[in-house]
Amino acid sequence: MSIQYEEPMGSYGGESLKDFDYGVDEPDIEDNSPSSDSKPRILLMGLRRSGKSSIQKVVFHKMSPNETLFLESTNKIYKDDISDSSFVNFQIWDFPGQVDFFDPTFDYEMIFRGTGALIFVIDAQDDYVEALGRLHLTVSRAFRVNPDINFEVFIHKVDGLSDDHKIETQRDVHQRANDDLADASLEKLHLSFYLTSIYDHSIFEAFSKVVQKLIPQLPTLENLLNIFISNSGIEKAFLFDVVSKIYIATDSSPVDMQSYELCCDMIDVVIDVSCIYGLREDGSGSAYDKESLAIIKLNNTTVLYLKEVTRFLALVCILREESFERKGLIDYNFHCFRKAIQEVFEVGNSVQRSGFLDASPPISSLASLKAGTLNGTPRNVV
Ligand SMILES: Nc1nc2c(ncn2[C@@H]2O[C@H](COP(=O)(O)OP(=O)(O)OP(=O)(O)O)[C@@H](O)[C@H]2O)c(=O)[nH]1
Repeated sequence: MSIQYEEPMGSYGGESLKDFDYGVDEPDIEDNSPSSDSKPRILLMGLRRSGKSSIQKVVFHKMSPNETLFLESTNKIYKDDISDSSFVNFQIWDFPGQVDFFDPTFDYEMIFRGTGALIFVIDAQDDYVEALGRLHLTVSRAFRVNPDINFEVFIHKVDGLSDDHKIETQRDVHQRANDDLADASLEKLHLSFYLTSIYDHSIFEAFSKVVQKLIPQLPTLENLLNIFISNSGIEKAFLFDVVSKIYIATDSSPVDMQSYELCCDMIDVVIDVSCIYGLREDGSGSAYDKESLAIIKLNNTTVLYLKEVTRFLALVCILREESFERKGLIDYNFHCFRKAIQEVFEVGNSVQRSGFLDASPPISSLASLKAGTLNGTPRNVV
C-alpha cells in the first residue's frame, strides 16, 4: 500500500485529534435561543446502562470504546450541540436512564415537539423485556405529541452475540415491538431497527442513516454524487462529515460495510498523519483544510481518493487504478461537484433564513458536471 500526499496538510489547530470535537456537554436543558430551536434534535433514550452516553462519546467526541467502561451514569439531560457544519447541524440530547414521564417537572411535550429523531437504545446482552415495555411507552407518548419524529431502535452491544443470535434478537425485538404497537392501534408508528456496537463501524453506519433522514438536501446530494461518479469512472463515493465519520450522503449503489469501513479508516489515517506531521513549526494550522487531499493505492488495484469539499465535509471515493489514469477529468468533475455542493449550502442557508426548507438542485453546477464526461474532454457549459 502506498500513501501519497499531494499537498501538505495542517492540523486541527494544534490540538490532538482526541481533543477535537464538535462542542461541549452542557448540563442544562434550558436554551431558548432561536438558533437552537431551528436545529433538528436527536434524543438518545433507553434504560440505564444501555449504552447511550457511550454512543454519543464514541461517535462525536472520539472517545475510544474501552474508555466508556469508566463513564459515570448520566443523571441529567445532557445537551450536545453538533453545529459546526451546515449539513450536520443538530443537537443530541442524552437522557438519563430513569426518565419518568409522570414527573410533572419533566415537560416531555416541549421536548418531543422539537424532535427530529428519537433513538431508543436496547442492550442486546441483557434481558430486554423491560426495555421493550419502556420503548413502547416512550414512542407512543412521543408519537401522540409529534407524529413526524423518526423512531430509531438501536439493538446495541451486539459485539457480544454470535451472527445467528444477532439475527434472532433483531427478529424477536422487531416482532414484539410491532405487536405491542398493533395492540395499541398504533400501526402508523414506524420503527426502524439497527444492530449496533461501539466496538466496530456499525454505530457510525446506523448514526449516518439516522442523520441522513434529517437532511432535507439528501436527494440533491445523492443526485450530484450519482452524476459525479458516473462521469468519472468511480465505483463508490461517500460524502463524509470528517470529525464524526458519519456519511451524510452516498451515490445510489448499495453500501457494503467493507467499503464504508475502508473509507473511515482512510479518514483516520489522513487526519492522524496530518495531526502529527502537518502542523507548522509554531503548532498553528489545521489538520483538515481546503488543501487536504490524499490518495491511497491498495495492492488489489483499488485506489482510495479523498478530497476536501467544505470545512467539515470530505469526499472519499473508491475506484479502479485504470480509471484513476484520467485523474484530470476526475479533478475537473470534482471541481464542478464542489461548486454544486456550495450552491446547495447557499440555497439551504437562504431558505433556512426565510424559514422554509427545500432542496432545489443547483442547476448551473449540475450542467457543468455533466459536461465533463468520462470519454470526452472536459469543457464548460453555461
Ligand atoms: N460490549 C459493549 N459494551 C458497551 C457498548 N456500548 C456501551 N457499552 C458499555 O455499557 C456500559 C454503560 O454505558 P453508558 O454509556 O454509561 O450507558 P447509559 O445508557 O448512558 O447509562 P445511564 O447514563 O445510566 O443511563 C459501559 O460500561 C459501556 O462500556 C457496546 O457497544 N458493546
